[in-house]
Amino acid sequence: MSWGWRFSGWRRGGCGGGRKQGVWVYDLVVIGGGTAGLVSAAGAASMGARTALIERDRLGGECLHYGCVPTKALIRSAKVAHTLRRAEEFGMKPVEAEVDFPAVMRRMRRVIGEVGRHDSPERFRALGVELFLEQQASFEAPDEISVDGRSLRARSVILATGSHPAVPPVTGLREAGYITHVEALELERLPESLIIIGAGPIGCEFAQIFTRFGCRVSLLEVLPNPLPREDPEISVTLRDRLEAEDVSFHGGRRVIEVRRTGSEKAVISENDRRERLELRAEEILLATGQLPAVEGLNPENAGIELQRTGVRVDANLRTTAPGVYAAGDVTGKYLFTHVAEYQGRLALRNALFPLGSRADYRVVPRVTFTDPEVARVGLTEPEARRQHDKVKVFRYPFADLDRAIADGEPEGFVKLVADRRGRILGGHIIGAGAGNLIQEITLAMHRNIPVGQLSQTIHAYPTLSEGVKRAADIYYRELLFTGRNRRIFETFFKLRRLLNRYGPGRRG
Ligand SMILES: Cc1cc2nc3c(=O)[nH]c(=O)nc-3n(C[C@H](O)[C@H](O)[C@H](O)COP(=O)(O)OP(=O)(O)OC[C@H]3O[C@@H](n4cnc5c(N)ncnc54)[C@H](O)[C@@H]3O)c2cc1C
Ligand SMILES: NC(=O)c1ccc[n+]([C@@H]2O[C@H](COP(=O)([O-])OP(=O)(O)OC[C@H]3O[C@@H](n4cnc5c(N)ncnc54)[C@H](O)[C@@H]3O)[C@@H](O)[C@H]2O)c1
Repeated sequence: MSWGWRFSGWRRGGCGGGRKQGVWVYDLVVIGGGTAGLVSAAGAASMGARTALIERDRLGGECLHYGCVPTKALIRSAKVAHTLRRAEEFGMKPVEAEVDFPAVMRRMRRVIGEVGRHDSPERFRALGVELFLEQQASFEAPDEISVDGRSLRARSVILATGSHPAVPPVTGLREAGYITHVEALELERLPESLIIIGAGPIGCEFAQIFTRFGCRVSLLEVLPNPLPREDPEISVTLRDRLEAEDVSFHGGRRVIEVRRTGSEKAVISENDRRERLELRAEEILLATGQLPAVEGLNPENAGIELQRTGVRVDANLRTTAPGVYAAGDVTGKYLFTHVAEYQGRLALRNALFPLGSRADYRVVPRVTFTDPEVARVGLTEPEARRQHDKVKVFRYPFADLDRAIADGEPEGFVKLVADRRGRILGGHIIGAGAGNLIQEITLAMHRNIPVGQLSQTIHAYPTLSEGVKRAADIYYRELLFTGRNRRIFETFFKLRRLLNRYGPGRRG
């Protein structure tokens, strides 16, 4: 059977009776081979801890197989199609961009294969991790995990089982049928029309991908604008852009019923005034959030408490069960790969060593890979105004940025939110390359670098990164060229002119 089984010669309890073949002792057992689980298992094994990793599917988890990687590959193909259609703008003869959907999906699978080399079983075995692949784990006790008829005893356990799509309780939805991002990434034929329910990151990214491939897309959201967790100005700008690309966006609409009508599916929604709208399409894509993946785990056997959005953890990522930690989407905190990685490292440190470290989520960047990209770190303007006095906001439009103009990408803006002393409270960018640009603001916030220092830093010309500097420059312009400082400067220059005219150093 498993490689790890043959090599783990440190059986403790001998061959037990019944279903179990023995009890095996580890320093750490990790459940789930996605980002959080792989990071913690690799770290533990590299330090010499006896480590087992149980994964019911394939290593790599959602990000590699059904999330970040395949969607970013599709986004790239969609962007190529979009750029080809703009050929004339850049001085080319018009091009007919016909999408070969099966070829696009083949490229996507190739990309998964290439990226997946980092997550190969061989690599983890070479590090010394004992793998239990295609095996479902479940708790018998906080320190005892059952897998494939065996009991693994562990000093510590890290639960990293991820999340799965939430299905809202809508009349007729199950009967009519729907797809989630998982099935969308397995489609062999492009649907002619699609209704996407939920305009969070999944809904928005897929809406643009499918529209650019030539599918007629309607996007329904219960809140007024797409990406409702972003700064409101950003959400409105994205809505306008999606609509300009022929995504039919319907905000402020709750889905109340779904039914089949011949070969199509009908989605009926209501707004606040209870006005109904019926939309029809070939397929429905559900993108209404994710819930923790805990099915079959028997968390109650270990005393692990669950909340609706995730496994309950404290600031040290300890669950309510002794010795059991949780990391990644299953905690329901911030459902991003980079947070899963951060939590995986932290859970590992706290699981193996004394003096636990606390998670710090004050500076967590997030990027939605629409075109233009949407990036955020820290507080939105309304959040900052609720929590601080005299909040200042500095904006710089891409339309005034030389590089964005040259690239033909003049849409969007950089927005910095700071307190009255210039401490950065939040950064928001919608525009080309926003995902890379946000990192400068992230570092500034992480290291408490005030907005004025971003302005004083030399940025290469002509780059999009100047957008961040230009927004920060406005801080100095306001500081130096308005109010009391402006009056002090005026007085200084007046005095100097007087001195020049009458004083000893008079010229001319
Ligand atoms: C369409 C989409 C696009 C996304 N794009 C981005 C993006 O661009 N950037 C970003 O930062 N984030 C993105 N995300 C979010 C990101 O994918 C997740 O936050 C990340 O994958 C979470 O990692 P994880 O390790 O917590 O969980 P997962 O990657 O889900 O791993 C959990 C693993 O546990 C296994 N498992 C579950 N239960 C058991 C069990 N009982 N026994 C054994 N194994 C079990 C599962 O099979 C799975 O492999 C996207 C998500 C989606 C859906
Ligand atoms: N680029 C990225 O980093 C990226 C990309 C995709 C997904 N993700 C992660 O995956 C997670 C899941 O993404 P998501 O977009 O499904 O979740 P989400 O929770 O961010 O968005 C779901 C949206 O659906 C809406 N909604 C919920 N029920 C509805 C209903 N009945 N009718 C209409 N609208 C409804 C919500 O108001 C919300 O805006 C996110 O938390 C995100 O962190 C990240």
